[in-house]
Amino acid sequence: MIHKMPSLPHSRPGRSLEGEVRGGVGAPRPLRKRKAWGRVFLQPAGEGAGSAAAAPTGPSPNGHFHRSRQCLCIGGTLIDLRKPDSGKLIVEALLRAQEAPARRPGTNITNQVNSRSTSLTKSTGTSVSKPPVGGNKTGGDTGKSKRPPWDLKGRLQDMEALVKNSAEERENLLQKFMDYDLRIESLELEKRSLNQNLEKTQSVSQATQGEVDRLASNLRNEQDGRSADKRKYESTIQDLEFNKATLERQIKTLESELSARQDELAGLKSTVSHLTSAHAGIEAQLSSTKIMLDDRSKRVSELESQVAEQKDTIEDMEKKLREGENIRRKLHNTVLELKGNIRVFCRVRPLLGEEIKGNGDSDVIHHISFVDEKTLELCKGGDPNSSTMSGLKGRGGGAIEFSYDRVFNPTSTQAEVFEEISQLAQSALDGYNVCVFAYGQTGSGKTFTMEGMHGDESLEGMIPRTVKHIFKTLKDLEDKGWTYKVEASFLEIYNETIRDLLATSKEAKNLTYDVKLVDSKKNDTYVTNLKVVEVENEGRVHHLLTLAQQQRAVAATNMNERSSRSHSVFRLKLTGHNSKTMESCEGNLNLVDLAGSERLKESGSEGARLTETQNINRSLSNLGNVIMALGQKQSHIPYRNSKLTHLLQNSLGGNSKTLMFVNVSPLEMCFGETLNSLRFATKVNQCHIGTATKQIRK
Ligand SMILES: Nc1ncnc2c1ncn2[C@@H]1O[C@H](COP(=O)(O)OP(=O)(O)OP(=O)(O)O)[C@@H](O)[C@H]1O
Repeated sequence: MIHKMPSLPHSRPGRSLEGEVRGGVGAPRPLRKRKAWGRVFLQPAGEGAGSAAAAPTGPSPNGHFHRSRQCLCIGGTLIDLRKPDSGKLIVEALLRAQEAPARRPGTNITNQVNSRSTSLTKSTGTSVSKPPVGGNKTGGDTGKSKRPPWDLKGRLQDMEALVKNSAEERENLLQKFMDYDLRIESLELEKRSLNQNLEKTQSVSQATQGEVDRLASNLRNEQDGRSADKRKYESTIQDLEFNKATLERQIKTLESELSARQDELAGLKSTVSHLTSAHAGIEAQLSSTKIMLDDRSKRVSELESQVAEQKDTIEDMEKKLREGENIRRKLHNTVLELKGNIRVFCRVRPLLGEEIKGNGDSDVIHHISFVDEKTLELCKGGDPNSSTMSGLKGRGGGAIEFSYDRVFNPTSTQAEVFEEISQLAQSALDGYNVCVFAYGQTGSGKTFTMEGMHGDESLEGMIPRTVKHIFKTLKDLEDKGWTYKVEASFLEIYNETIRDLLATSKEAKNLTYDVKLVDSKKNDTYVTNLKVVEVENEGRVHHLLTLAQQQRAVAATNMNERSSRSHSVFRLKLTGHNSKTMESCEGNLNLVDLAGSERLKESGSEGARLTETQNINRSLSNLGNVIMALGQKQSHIPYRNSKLTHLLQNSLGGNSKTLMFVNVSPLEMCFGETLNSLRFATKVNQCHIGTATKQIRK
């Protein structure tokens, strides 16, 4: 904020006496007013009052008039105007004063006085050529010739006229000085007021200056702040510009995106229009579908009622099916009963490799003839008419005829054999105890029949096929409400000692296995410490069979390079429950591969092998004894005479279904053993060991 300084009043032109006086003296000094004897002297400030009192006679360079207007001071000479020679004195004083400016630069006043004095001097006739201002017309020399020196009177008159003019002029001057005086006074007053104003103004100025300084410092601070702000704003502006550039780029991107979106929108709009038309079509379709749906709903309700009816029918059918199943089981059992609870299948294996070569490169078996599905003939030397076998029934007396439930020739496949025994697997699922065992001399094909060849499905034996059949049947039985628990165990009896084929040697260490009766009133047996594994699928069973096969004791004999010298018993315990009928059943399926049945003489065994053979023969003959005792309905059945019969106690009796395979070697050299085996099988086949009963669990 800028304070305007109070301006000093301008002096009016022609009235600036101070300026005029100062201009005369050179140095700017304030004038001051002094009063002496009632007169006013104008003299420079700083000169003493005493000198001022003596001013009328002093060497003052300025002209002064006494207030009484009786004296005139010109160039420091005081002239008494009342004197008669005052005129002359004035002229002289004026002439002197005229020279004064040369010595001392005169003021305007002096100049004026001088000019007046000059004019007075000139008018007095010394060198004045012009008449005095306001001069007496009568006494003036205007147009008059110069008076001669002798014309004193005339000259006096002129002088008097001059004096008179001078007096008038003096009056005028006095008047002027008075005016100047007044003006000086007023100027003094004005000066004082101006000084006061100046002081005030100076104080105001100082205050203002302080304020200005403060404002200046504020301004500087403000400017600093502003410059900091400016820098900040500049960086902000730079940031904003950068942002602006970024945004512009984004805007461009968005614009391109927008145009793409617009294109897309246009596409979508056309799609929408297509869809709208499609929607209209669909709506039309929908309405027709609704109509159709109503029809269908009616149809559905009709069908639902039909379904309900059919449900009842199905329930009836299921009931009938269950009844039918029961009837089937009964009939199946009846059929098996009619077939005999102990049945015998005879199987003759084919000649193999070297055997064919030894047979004159022929696979024809000369000493065995297959009469029909149930009969075969055995004749020594291949001549059925020879009668070396006295006492035996045969064609022409030389051939011996053996009839069994089924005879399989060397071309019979494993599948054909299994087809005949699959019903027994079904019986085990129905809750019967089933025992299938293979009897025959070493190398006659017992193991092949029971286990078959691993890795070739077509050569799989009865055990894997039975397992497969059982698990397949279990699935079918699930629909009829049956669920089964299948538990497997596998053991061998070697030299009348039981060995667990599913337990590792580490697991079986220090364990003893013995056959025990579950219940003294029943024939159910179990083996102490035997590992019983629950199996969920046939894969698991196959794994167990492989394990058992690895563990099975195999020893070489003269008769078979891979002869098995132990009985193996694979047992599946099948426990079933029907959630619909709440029936339960429990069956055992025993698949037994017996040790070779060769006679001691034939086997050529000695030492340990001899003991093995003796044990085998003892247990096999005991098996025959048990079967005979059962067939003869003896009160005592010698089950306990061997581990094998003791173990199979519940599967070799009236409560069970038994199938014996008699495996026959095709080699003629084995004729005697073949005959023995066939005779043993015939004995077994002639036994009627009673009616099998279903084991129903409560
Ligand atoms: N039906 C058959 N078809 C093809 N080969 C067979 C048949 N039966 C047995 N064999 C073969 O004959 C040989 C002897 O059979 P296998 O080992 O089954 O006799 P085994 O009676 O079990 O003897 P062991 O009492 O010593 O165990 C085997 O090589 C076997 O593969």
